[in-house]
Amino acid sequence: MADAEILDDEGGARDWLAGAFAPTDEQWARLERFAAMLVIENEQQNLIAASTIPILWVRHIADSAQLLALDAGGEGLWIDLGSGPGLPGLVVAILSERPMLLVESRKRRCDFLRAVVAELGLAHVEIAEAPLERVETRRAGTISARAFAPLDRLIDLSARFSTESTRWLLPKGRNAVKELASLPQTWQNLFHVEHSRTDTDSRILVGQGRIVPKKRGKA
Ligand SMILES: C[S@@+](CC[C@H](N)C(=O)[O-])C[C@H]1O[C@@H](n2cnc3c(N)ncnc32)[C@H](O)[C@@H]1O
Repeated sequence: MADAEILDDEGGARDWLAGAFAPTDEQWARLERFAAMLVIENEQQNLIAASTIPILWVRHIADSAQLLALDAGGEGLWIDLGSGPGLPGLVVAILSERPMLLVESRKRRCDFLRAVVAELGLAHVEIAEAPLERVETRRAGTISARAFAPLDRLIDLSARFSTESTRWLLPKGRNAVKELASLPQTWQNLFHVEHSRTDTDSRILVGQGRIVPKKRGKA
């Protein structure tokens, strides 16, 4: 995706979504409702930076949906780590039928996730209200995580959910390449770097494969 056009306005984001996913009327309505609920709830708890509300479709909706576009042919359970208000997990769940597990440790954020899931009727979404460290191990078809944790910690915490066919979709902003270079070589080898469609300088680490967690309790 090296030459992907950068989405820099709300109309462009919607046009890209239309071209990439051809959402049904129901999916558009769900995206609109989710966006509205996000803005309303942001008055009660800090879910997204206020400065991003005028560019919500670029910064959050398209930014999340681009991960689904990078997962063509993906199947099985999608696990979104540190989902917060459902970014990217709920956007993906609106645009696809993939079973989705949102992992989020904060109760208030989970209350919001449950409210959106109920209102939009997203029966294929589960919410794990717990620290990831306490979530039972399941086989992930895809693992996503946006602004969740430093890369080595993120991978170490989530490795037990991975199999040979697990896809990793990790938006990592401007330090993506540097963070990737700091990983053990065997982990690095599973990944390549894609350009973000929503920020010129941001990158997404895209990988496939099983990662063996680091051993614990040894010096
Ligand atoms: C910076 S926010 C990002 C939220 C969302 N992914 C986004 O991009 O807007 C990180 C989220 O991860 C959650 N979180 C942090 N550590 C966690 C853990 N160990 N297990 C589950 N959730 C965690 C936080 O509660 C928070 O909602």
